Amino acid sequence: MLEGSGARPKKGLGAVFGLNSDSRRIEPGDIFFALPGAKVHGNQFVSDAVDRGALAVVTDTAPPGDPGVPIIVVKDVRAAYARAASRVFEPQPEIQVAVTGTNGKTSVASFVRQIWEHAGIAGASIGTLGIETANRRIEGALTTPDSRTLHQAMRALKAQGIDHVALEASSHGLDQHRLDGIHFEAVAFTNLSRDHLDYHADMDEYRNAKLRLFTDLLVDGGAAVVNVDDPEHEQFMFAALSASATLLTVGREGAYIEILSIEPEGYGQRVEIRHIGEKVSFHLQIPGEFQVSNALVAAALAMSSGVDKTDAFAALSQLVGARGRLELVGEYNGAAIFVDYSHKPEALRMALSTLRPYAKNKLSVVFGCGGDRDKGKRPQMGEIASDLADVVIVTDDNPRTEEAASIRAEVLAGAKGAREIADRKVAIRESVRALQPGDVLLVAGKGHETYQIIGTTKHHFSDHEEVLAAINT
Ligand SMILES: CC(=O)N[C@H]1[C@@H](OP(=O)(O)OP(=O)(O)OC[C@H]2O[C@@H](n3ccc(=O)[nH]c3=O)[C@H](O)[C@@H]2O)O[C@H](CO)[C@@H](O)[C@@H]1O[C@H](C)C(=O)N[C@@H](C)C(=O)N[C@H](CCC(=O)O)C(=O)O
Ligand SMILES: Nc1ncnc2c1ncn2[C@@H]1O[C@H](COP(=O)(O)OP(=O)(O)OP(=O)(O)O)[C@@H](O)[C@H]1O
Ligand SMILES: N[C@H](CCC[C@H](N)C(=O)O)C(=O)O
Ligand SMILES: [Mg+2]
Repeated sequence: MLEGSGARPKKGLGAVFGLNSDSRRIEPGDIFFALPGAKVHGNQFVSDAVDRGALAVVTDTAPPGDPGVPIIVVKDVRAAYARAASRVFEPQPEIQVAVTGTNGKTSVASFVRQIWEHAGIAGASIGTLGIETANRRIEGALTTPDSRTLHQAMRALKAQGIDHVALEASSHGLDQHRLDGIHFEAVAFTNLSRDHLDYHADMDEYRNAKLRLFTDLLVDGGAAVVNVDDPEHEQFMFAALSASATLLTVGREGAYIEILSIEPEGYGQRVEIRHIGEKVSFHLQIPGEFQVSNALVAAALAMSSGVDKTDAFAALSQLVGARGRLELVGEYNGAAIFVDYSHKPEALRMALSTLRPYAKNKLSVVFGCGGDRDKGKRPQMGEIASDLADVVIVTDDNPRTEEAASIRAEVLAGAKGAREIADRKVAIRESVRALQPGDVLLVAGKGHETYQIIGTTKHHFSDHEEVLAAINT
């Protein structure tokens, strides 16, 4: 019996109903998958799972003792869990595409969904912003949801008539096999730079996790889109070729989509490209050359999923930026204020260099670094901010269980001449009030987030709301 397709059996009746990797969520009739976690091994919770009605346990090492239910030992229990979830929650949307890379995943996934919508296809994007459809967004906890949550959500999308889904594949998600069991129609790579080195041992491991999307998860004969302007593109290209994928290169050096020119037009830009020999020109109403790259990667993914090229390119001039991705939130005293999700060194560099030409006067930045995350990026981001902005204010961004003052000190160690304002609300208000005509202010790091995590408590906090409050009160 499949989960949700009828009444659950009472404990001990023997019919398998569903699955879960969290013993606390086991319901009678489920199979418990005991996963090797970052903190503990799920084997520790076998008796809890059985008490709650688990009919069997799947694990990678037999737990001690006899739990009184069958134990199935497999080599890779995370992969088994993901594959089982993809079957239990059938039917699934017919076409799935995915994007990986350090920066740009959320933007690309959102753009693919928007291109589908313009082409008359009902689609969804799943990632950092949660699950987005044409008229709804449901927030989620992870960029790449755990396999059960993901497949359950995709079955619900299918039930709403959605057969096209664009997913963000994070390095954690790929490393933890959350997407195994999916055979993507098309996959894409945006770029690779420092991130998550608190989780991955080094850049090689981080890259290898991302490469899994190309080597292990693409359907036979699927398409692999590669941004060849990124210095790290080669390994992704080789991975695509070794998987016998149709390789679609995009960028100034792209063969499938070649960027010929990008000219600023207000906060947007005029873009000229060549798509397999044919020139196309369009206006992108979003700032940042990097967004041209994201938009074209998205167009290649959309075309690989069946969108006609004329529809795909026509959609580009209608694209709107994903929330909190270099978003113009307001103006004060003749100065422009942007909110951006740059919480990694290269993203901050990109955001500041993109905004520099718009600053006729000074460029200011307010940012901090997250607690319980990669410490190595803190002085690097400090240095980038000092190098590229005229005014730097270092503040808090989700200190979590770390001492907020020590995080700021580590950022300040790289940020020559920066000012420290611990309270992010005050930092934003003072930065806005100090703006002069022709200035540009970047509030970086939180993007769409609506919280400040202090300790383990989430307090409501939104950069958008604070910027607007500073402008209007
Ligand atoms: C480090 C990490 O990625 N951890 C993820 C991982 O948890 P884990 O399996 O290591 O958990 P664990 O606490 O060691 O527990 C092991 C197992 O015992 C089970 N358990 C535990 C307690 C209990 O009473 N009973 C029980 O059965 C747990 O359910 C788990 O299966 O698997 C869980 C289920 O999929 C995730 O929720 C969890 O994400 C944590 C919360 C997290 O913060 N992850 C972040 C770092 C993350 O994944 N981020 C990426 C990238 C973000 C981006 O760049 O945009 C993302 O995709 O979001
Ligand atoms: N193609 C790109 N190249 C460089 N920087 C980018 C690119 N796309 C986005 N960025 C920067 O990275 C930030 C995050 O963008 P986005 O949310 O689209 O990426 P992401 O890969 O989903 O990130 P995350 O893993 O944090 O969710 C943006 O706010 C912007 O500063
Ligand atoms: N998914 C990322 C988001 C970080 C956003 C930033 N605001 C921070 O808290 O460091 C993470 O959890 O590492
Ligand atoms: Mg994202």
